[in-house]
Amino acid sequence: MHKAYIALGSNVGDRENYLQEAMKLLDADASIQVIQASSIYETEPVGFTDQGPFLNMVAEVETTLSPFSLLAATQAIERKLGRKRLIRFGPRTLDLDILLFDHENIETGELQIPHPRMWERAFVLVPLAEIAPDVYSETCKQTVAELASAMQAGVTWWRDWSGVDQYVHTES
Ligand SMILES: Nc1ncnc2c1ncn2[C@@H]1O[C@H](COP(=O)(O)OP(=O)(O)OP(=O)(O)O)[C@@H](O)[C@H]1O
Ligand SMILES: Nc1nc2c(c(=O)[nH]1)N=C(CO)CN2
Repeated sequence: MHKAYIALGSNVGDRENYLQEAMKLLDADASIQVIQASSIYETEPVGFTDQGPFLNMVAEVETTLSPFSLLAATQAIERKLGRKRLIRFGPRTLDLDILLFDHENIETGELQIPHPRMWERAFVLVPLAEIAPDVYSETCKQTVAELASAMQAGVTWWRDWSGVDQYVHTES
């Protein structure tokens, strides 16, 4: 069994519903189990700034899939939920990024893990710090909690993830 962290983002349409539906579809995949999810945060757009605010969250999953098969699964969910993206870093109904996969380092055109931009993104690190504060960045030589505490600007707690009881598998 592998452990992965997936970042979810949406800034078009019913943003919360896209996150909820994506979480449902992730958990509905027989090879993926949602273990934990962060709260949802409202975040100022980074990169291409002339677009609406995002909702972002991070989920921890367990999976029997390989990293590339997990990417195929997350891309299928993006397609199913009607993702359309015309501008790089621009508006999207749903974006799913694989942040970490066990302790793997992958550097291909199709897939890079750890996600190459995650350590500089408050919209990733703040939610990730809620569920994985002790994860250590070999790139930054700091934990996620340390990185996130220095990087709160533009990220506002929005609400708990309301699917928490339905989709998160607990030990009991
Ligand atoms: N860790 C990863 N998770 C998801 N996609 C990845 C990852 N590494 C590489 N990719 C590749 O990135 C490609 C483009 O991703 P996408 O369109 O989501 O970029 P973006 O959301 O505009 O930018 P960003 O990757 O900075 O969030 C995907 O087709 C995928 O093959
Ligand atoms: N706040 C915020 N900004 C972004 C986001 C995102 O999810 N949240 N995703 C991007 C994709 O590259 C670019 N900019």
